Amino acid sequence: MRDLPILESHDRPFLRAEDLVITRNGRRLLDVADLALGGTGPTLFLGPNGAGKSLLLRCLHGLIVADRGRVTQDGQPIGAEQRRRQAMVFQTPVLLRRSVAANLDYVLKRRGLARGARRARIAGLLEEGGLSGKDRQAARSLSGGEAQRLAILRALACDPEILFLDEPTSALDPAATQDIETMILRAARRGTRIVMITHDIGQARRLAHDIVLMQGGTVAESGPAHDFFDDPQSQAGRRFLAGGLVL
Ligand SMILES: Nc1ncnc2c1ncn2[C@@H]1O[C@H](COP(=O)(O)OP(=O)(O)OP(=O)(O)O)[C@@H](O)[C@H]1O
Repeated sequence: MRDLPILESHDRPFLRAEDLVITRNGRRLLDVADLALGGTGPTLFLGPNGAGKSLLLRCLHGLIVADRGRVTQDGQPIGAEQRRRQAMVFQTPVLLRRSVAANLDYVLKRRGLARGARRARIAGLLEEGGLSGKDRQAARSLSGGEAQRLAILRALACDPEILFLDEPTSALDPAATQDIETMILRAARRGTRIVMITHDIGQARRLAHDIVLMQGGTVAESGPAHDFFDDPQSQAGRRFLAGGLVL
């Protein structure tokens, strides 16, 4: 994302996790001392299976409350007001058993938009997601790539300040992945903060402004993506980029 402003050290974090701990059955699943996300471009979470990426993302979105510690958005604890300003897209799109347009209409109606405004917004969203002409199709009959595009459109329909994405392209082919990446970059350029998990290092190179590398429930390394890819500071980072096993 070379056309986005570079993260400056004085950028105020929009999200912060402090002293975050989750323990289950005597096992510490998450242990994050202090992680501040403040970049203007996408932040990509990397790390092996079970590293705690999804748990941390869910804590940042307020879906899970940690046993200890706190998460703040713009300095405020994550509550209903903060969650209204966030949206999340999962690996498997969760769509209503309704038409494509009705899936979008549902969230716009909940936001209180009048019928005419909803119709115009839906047309704009469908065009943005390359789904014009599919408005009456049953959402659950869409292809995997189309369904994920609709899930992202539905998340963007609420104009979230932060969009969380948990491996949104892991089940998609390269062409469908490229479509999703284009949508993500467009949203980022419009100012939506993107916080996303991927296992695809190539994707992280294409999208990331900042990287968070997780290992064993902790943050092994975080910072600007170009620093991470050029000269990783942690042993986990060096091994990860060299294609070695990071457990
Ligand atoms: N509710 C739960 N109860 C017990 N253990 C859990 C629970 N949720 C997650 N875990 C464990 O926490 C660890 C971290 O899980 P998490 O899903 O965050 O990993 P991840 O980095 O997202 O992995 P992946 O890349 O495979 O999605 C795993 O060992 C998982 O089994």
